[in-house]
Amino acid sequence: MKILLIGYGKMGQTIGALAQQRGHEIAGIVDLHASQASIADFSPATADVAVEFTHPDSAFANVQACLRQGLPVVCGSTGWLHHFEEAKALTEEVQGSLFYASNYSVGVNLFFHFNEYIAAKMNQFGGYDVAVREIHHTHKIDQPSGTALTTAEGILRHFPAKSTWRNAPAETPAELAIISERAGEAVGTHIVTYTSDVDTLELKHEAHSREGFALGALLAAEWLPGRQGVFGMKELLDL
Ligand SMILES: NC(=O)C1=CN([C@@H]2O[C@H](COP(=O)(O)OP(=O)(O)OC[C@H]3O[C@@H](n4cnc5c(N)ncnc54)[C@H](OP(=O)(O)O)[C@@H]3O)[C@@H](O)[C@H]2O)C=CC1
Ligand SMILES: O=C(O)C1=N[C@H](C(=O)O)C[C@H](O)C1
Repeated sequence: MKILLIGYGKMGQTIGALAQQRGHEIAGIVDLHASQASIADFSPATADVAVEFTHPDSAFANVQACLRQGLPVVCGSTGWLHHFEEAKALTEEVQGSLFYASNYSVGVNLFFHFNEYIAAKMNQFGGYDVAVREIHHTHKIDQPSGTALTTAEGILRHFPAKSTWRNAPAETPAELAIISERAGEAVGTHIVTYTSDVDTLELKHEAHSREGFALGALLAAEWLPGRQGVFGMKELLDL
């Protein structure tokens, strides 16, 4: 496949290297500094799919540009989901293809699955409070992480004692605390902790490198062309 890389930072470079190992061709690179190319230079004649990992402030415009160029787009940028309904509407309007995941790692998507199961069970048995913690490198721009938000949404869906989240220690029992820590080059750790008077139960995912994110994004890029609509890892992994 011919893959257009949008964003050639930590993720774009990891995805580019893995794509070539998997036999794909890099159709081009669009990046603020690493390239002069623009998304408008590409079309389905020159790229089969675009993979976008840039910045919270630029992701939506890049997704829009890909959809308008007729390019299926796999987006991994976080921190832009306030525009997601608009992105869905545009996908529908142009009969395009959009894949989004706050985290492409297969392990994290299993974590999301178990997180929802545990939340439902904890709600059934009662007696526990719950909090989310995420740890990332100090270059990370958005807070809380996209993965922590997906995790929190999964808990809120199944654990009605929590009705909202707060990116700080909870101020009321109804708030789900998301504690964000920034430390060195930490790739990405997410922990859900349930505490009762008698015990503690934790669900934890710790990424050891960016390879897992890159592999998941490429699995999505290989899967998306030929499918119309908005998709995520639940569809890809059948979770
Ligand atoms: N969904 C997932 O599985 C994962 C998501 N992410 C998310 O992906 C995003 C990128 O992460 P990461 O690669 O670590 O970040 P980096 O900062 O290392 O790379 C981002 C790159 O995008 C470039 N860029 C910024 N704005 C634009 C634009 N408008 N058009 C083209 N390129 C642009 C930056 O250029 P410059 O440096 O010159 O500004 C930089 O080269 C973040 O939102 C992060 O949260 C990260 C890992 C996994
Ligand atoms: O910025 C990162 O690095 C990461 N961002 C994603 C997020 O916000 O959840 C995924 C991963 O944790 C790494």
